[in-house]
Amino acid sequence: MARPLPAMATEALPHPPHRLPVLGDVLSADAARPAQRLAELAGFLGPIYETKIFNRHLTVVSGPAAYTELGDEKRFGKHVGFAFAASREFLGDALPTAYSDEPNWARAHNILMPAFTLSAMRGYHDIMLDTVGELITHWDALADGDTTVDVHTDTSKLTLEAIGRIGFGYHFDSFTRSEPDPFAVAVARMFAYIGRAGFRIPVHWLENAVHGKDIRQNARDVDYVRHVVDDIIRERRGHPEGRPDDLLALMLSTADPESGERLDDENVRNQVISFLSAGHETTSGTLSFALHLLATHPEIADRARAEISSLWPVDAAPEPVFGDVHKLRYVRRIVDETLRLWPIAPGYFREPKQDTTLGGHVVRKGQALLALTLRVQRDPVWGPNPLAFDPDRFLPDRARTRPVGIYKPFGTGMRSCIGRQLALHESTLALALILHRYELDPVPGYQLEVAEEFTLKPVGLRLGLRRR
Ligand code: HEM
Repeated sequence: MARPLPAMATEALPHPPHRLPVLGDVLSADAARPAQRLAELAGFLGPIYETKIFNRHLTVVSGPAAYTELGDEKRFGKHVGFAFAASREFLGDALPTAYSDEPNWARAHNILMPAFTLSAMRGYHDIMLDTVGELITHWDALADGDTTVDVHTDTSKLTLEAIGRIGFGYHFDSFTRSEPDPFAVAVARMFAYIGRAGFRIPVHWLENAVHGKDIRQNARDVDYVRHVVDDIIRERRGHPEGRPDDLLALMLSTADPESGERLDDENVRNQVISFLSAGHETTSGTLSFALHLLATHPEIADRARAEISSLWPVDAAPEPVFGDVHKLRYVRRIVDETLRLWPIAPGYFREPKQDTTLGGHVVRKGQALLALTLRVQRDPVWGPNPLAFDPDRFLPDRARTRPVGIYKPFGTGMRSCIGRQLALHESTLALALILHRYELDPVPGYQLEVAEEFTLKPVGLRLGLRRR
């Protein structure tokens, strides 16, 4: 269960105009693009402001100094609220939704950390190559004609395949099935439901009356997803010999080196489901935004191709080895810069461990604070033209001139993203192989529109592809 709502600050902070009794700031909110709206509001409400919807208060931190302060792990920690608290109903104390003091958080973190180090990526490299190969086979059939490809649908298939295989040896066969795997459909719908959790009505009967259909569909999805994953776990337990080397095998066979405790089957199931979400839409969003930015900045795409050709000649089929990915320095800067402009997780929640101050304002123990990455990573502190796509911002010499602590697309501290290396390896490899194979043609007149369902994603993004 989620813990009760935290105490509120006593000090008045700026808040959006037109606040209503009971409903709060609904007139200023945007349920379809909540983080983008909060970032716009920061433009005139300043670096720290407060917003509330019904009885849920949120302090929004969008100035670089206060955002950096939130990274102080002695005074602030992760806040499990809003969609994270709502997700506990389905995910319990899995890594993303656990309270930091729950025993299963440290247990799972200690067991899983070795599977997410930079060197552990060596073990997943071939799976990633296979899945990118499947995407390219699919795109080859659509290239060089009048057809365009549906970028985000296909990058989502790619990353779902990768995390399904790396996580628990499951093939969704996304690129070969005519209809999507019902498990993939249920997982996607379930996480879209969780993404809307921040806007649930806190009065039970009213929420049921308004969103009843959605709630019942979600209950069916949760049952189905759990059932599939439980079957996979049972099957593995029944046949421990010949186990593949994936995250599920690690969770079933390893004890926490610190406590000696193991994860129980319910927790393992919840971890598997949360990896499917955390490891899928995040990386696919990164790839989709990167492809949009590259298609609209052909000079940057060409510079990346020059780097890629030095490893894999244009006229031969590439055979990328693990070590190649670290040589793709410019492609990696493209990934970093994409995550700066479009941090797929547009913010993360923090809370004071004790009453303290933040940017000179009093904040109370447990109070919900949103570190608004989307706004901070576009602040003038990034230098001239902070909205321009300029991968060379991440050249070491230029990075050294900026304050530390203002670039956190993977969150902060001990609750930051465990899958960071996996996401970076997969994104760099996939982008390099795509740029090696195709010229990218934007659809004339396309204007980027960004939707939010927990994470950011481009709407209606299509590209024409020409084989090189
Ligand atoms: C570009 C891709 C990704 C981005 C931008 C991203 C971003 C984040 C952020 C901001 C957090 C912190 C959330 C918080 O503080 O509440 C987080 C946590 C987490 N991420 Fe990622 N993530 C990405 C990819 C992945 C992948 C590929 C996986 C797994 C395979 C993954 C698994 C997790 C998990 C399990 C947590 C919770 C860690 C904990 O609390 O101990 N993420 N991620």
